[in-house]
Amino acid sequence: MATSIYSLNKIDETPTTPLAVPIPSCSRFVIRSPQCPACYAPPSSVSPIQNLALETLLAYWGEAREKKEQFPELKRNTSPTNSSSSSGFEESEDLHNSSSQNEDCCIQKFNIAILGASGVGKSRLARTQYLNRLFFGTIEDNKELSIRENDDSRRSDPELQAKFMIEILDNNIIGQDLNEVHGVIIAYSISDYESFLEVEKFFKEIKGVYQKEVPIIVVATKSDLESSKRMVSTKDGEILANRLGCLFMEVSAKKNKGFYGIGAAHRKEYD
Ligand SMILES: Nc1nc2c(ncn2[C@@H]2O[C@H](COP(=O)(O)OP(=O)(O)OP(=O)(O)O)[C@@H](O)[C@H]2O)c(=O)[nH]1
Repeated sequence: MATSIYSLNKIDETPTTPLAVPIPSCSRFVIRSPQCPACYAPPSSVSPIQNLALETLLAYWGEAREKKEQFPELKRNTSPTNSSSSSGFEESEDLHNSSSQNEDCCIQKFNIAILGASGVGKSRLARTQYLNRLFFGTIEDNKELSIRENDDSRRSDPELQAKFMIEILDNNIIGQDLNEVHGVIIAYSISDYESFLEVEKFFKEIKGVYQKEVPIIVVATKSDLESSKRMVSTKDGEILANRLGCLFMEVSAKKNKGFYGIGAAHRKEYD
């Protein structure tokens, strides 16, 4: 399994207790806010640029936080590692700590796991996020986002004014590490039917085995491929995601394109 280095700092971790599902290596990629040590750009105060799964996860997270502010008891009921809120989101102690530690600059820690069969483009997807100024957006990005219309995910814009410190776990890590994850992307390739069949397996591992409640997005990758190579239709992807209660997106990391699909069941938690 390939592991890409697309961040500024890489922390290799050896878990102290065995994972429920043993994974050979466990690498974590970290972008350290508040300043890019390479280009000295400030951290982004907006979500990532459009069309990528991470933006949707951040928007969801923003909505969940908003709910918790309206209902403070949800905050009190949140325990560090294994309780879940009624909104389907879970806050870890890490998140609280990072929030308070970074109160001055409003940086929230947000851990994202990208799961999926080998070769579906997980690393490419994550790397694209980085290269697309996900972590270090500009004022121009902000303007661009604010004029977008008819995009449901933008409803929580004000919540996204908080800055995020993002960690992307790109190693199919399921188990102990999932407790630290605030959002999951399950990816499959439109040109690989086997990878499509594996989506449900990953979903069940997350939901069933670990009883973990996190926002999950099903992402179909490589949408730029010509139609003769497509083995999974957009409709099938949408149907699966809807059945699992997840948002659905079809994206091309190569072309940085995509669209938001349906995800009605998942959204009901907030409406
Ligand atoms: N056409 C096209 N190819 C892609 C896209 N994303 C990834 N690929 C290609 O798919 C192959 C696998 O991409 P990776 O990002 O290494 O896939 P992975 O899921 O991380 O693979 P593992 O590390 O084995 O788990 C590479 O050859 C990529 O160039 C895309 O959006 N479009």
